[in-house]
Amino acid sequence: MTIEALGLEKRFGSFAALRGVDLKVEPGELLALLGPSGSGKTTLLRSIAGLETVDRGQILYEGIDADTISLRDRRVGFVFQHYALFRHMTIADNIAFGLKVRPRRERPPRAEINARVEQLLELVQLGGLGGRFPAQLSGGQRQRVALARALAIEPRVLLLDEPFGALDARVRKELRRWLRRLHEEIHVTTIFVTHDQDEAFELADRVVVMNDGKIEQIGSPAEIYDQPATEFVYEFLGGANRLPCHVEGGVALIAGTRLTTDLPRDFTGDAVAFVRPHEIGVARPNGHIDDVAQVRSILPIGPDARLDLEHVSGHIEALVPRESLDAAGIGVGSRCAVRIARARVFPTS
Ligand SMILES: Nc1ncnc2c1ncn2[C@@H]1O[C@H](COP(=O)(O)OP(=O)(O)OP(=O)(O)O)[C@@H](O)[C@H]1O
Repeated sequence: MTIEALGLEKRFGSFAALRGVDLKVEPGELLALLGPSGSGKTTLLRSIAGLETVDRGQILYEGIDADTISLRDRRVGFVFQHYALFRHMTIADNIAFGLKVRPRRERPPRAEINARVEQLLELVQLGGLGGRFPAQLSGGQRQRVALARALAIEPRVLLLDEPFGALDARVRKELRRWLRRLHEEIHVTTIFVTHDQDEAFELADRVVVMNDGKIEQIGSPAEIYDQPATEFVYEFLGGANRLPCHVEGGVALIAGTRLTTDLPRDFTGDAVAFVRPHEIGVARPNGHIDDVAQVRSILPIGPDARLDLEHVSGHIEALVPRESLDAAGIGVGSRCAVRIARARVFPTS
């Protein structure tokens, strides 16, 4: 199902939680909403589910105004961080719940419900455990039950709010891969909230990066990583050097390297350059002073080495092949020339 959000705005008192959000989710897509705490991810998800009313804007399900569709007819499957299973019910009854509470004329016959529950237990790899109670399962298993329960109603859209947030790192990782495989099997349009970029990048077809109630960038994981659209996205992804620089006619001088930027050719002014450690090389100094840095420390990481460099423009972290250090005779305390291969430059506002 296609879902569209058009110009969504939502305030809680004087606080603006959504400040003009436009988004189109394609049928069968797995979309991650990624952003720091408080950026509006949950509010957006809840608004799409119809659990929150927006102050302005519109949500369309398959082109139809969602306000005109009852909550039940929206057929939204929702999974929260805390599994919220019914503790006094067996796993099978938990999964069947959404079907059993349907009005009599819409309720499938008992045998059909049982068959569907068995099918779902197999799907979430918990075959044979239907008779257990939630307390007899691990956290990861309970979250899979929550997902099976959400899938029981044959949702048109699945909304997941940090579904693995309460689990330890190893289980999270396993469930992430499992969810990706499950999605490939059932292909239901899915929106997934997370503040963990590894989770978003590994799972999603497209990632929506949110900040302060707005969307900063929408793209495939590779697009977001390779071409962060804003300073915020770069900072949020982490790991990049942030170097002040000066741009003259669209060309930046970054730690002694001249690089053509994406800025307009007539742009001149101060800017900030984001450079990832592996986009930096080092060489023997060759008489220039602009590019010279001192090596503070060297940390071997497999065939590479992480260098801490002290340059006049600031502290720089580089990741270079160890053999290039040996070849240039560079060690701790020595001086070297910094070479910037690639950078993304934003004007200082
Ligand atoms: N019912 C509410 N009443 C008042 N403020 C709220 C309410 N719900 C959310 N907010 C505020 O709106 C902002 C956005 O919240 P939201 O839960 O959407 O963020 P989030 O990106 O999902 O964050 P987190 O990762 O911490 O869940 C937050 O500052 C939050 O305090």
